Amino acid sequence: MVQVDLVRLDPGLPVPAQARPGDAGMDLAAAHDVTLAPGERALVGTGLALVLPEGYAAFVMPRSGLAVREGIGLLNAPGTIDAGYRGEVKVCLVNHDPARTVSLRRGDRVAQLVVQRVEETVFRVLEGVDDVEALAAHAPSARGEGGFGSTGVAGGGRRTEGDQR
Ligand SMILES: O=c1ccn([C@H]2C[C@H](O)[C@@H](COP(=O)(O)OP(=O)(O)OP(=O)(O)O)O2)c(=O)[nH]1
Ligand SMILES: [Mg+2]
Repeated sequence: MVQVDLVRLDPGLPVPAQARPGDAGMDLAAAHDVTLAPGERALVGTGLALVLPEGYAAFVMPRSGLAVREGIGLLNAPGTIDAGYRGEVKVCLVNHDPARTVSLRRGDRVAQLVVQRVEETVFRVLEGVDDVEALAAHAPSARGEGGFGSTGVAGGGRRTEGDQR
């Protein structure tokens, strides 16, 4: 359990809360009405500012119901809230529906916030390792350089020898 200090910039909006015990996401409400034509995006406030502890970040995630029912997502999903950010948490909503204009009201739950521990990372340049073949030899792995569909793109996974599909 981690405690996150929070300022309600707009006391008319609820403090984010889990919809059900154990949920990872805390729903975020829109601070104002917004109407999005097909393909349109808008930056919408949530009325919240946070003090995340060092070593944590928060991620603004889409809500699946809004995506399935209305075609509304987040353009930069997941949005990253840095521990040191003291501004208002905002969401960049986008209407992916090809035909329908969508109207959202102040107070609608438009996204969800997931707080996570993140490792502070330092990069160390590998001297004498100049290309990906050399890297694969330096740090062998089952995947190697395979990516971007190397295991197949459909049909439930990688084909093995003798597989007749
Ligand atoms: O969905 C989002 C994404 C970001 N932010 C805020 C918090 C975050 O700490 C800051 C910067 O976000 P990011 O690093 O994604 O944006 P950038 O384009 O790299 O801006 P910057 O140069 O300020 O880092 O903006 C939000 O409120 N909502
Ligand atoms: Mg940044």
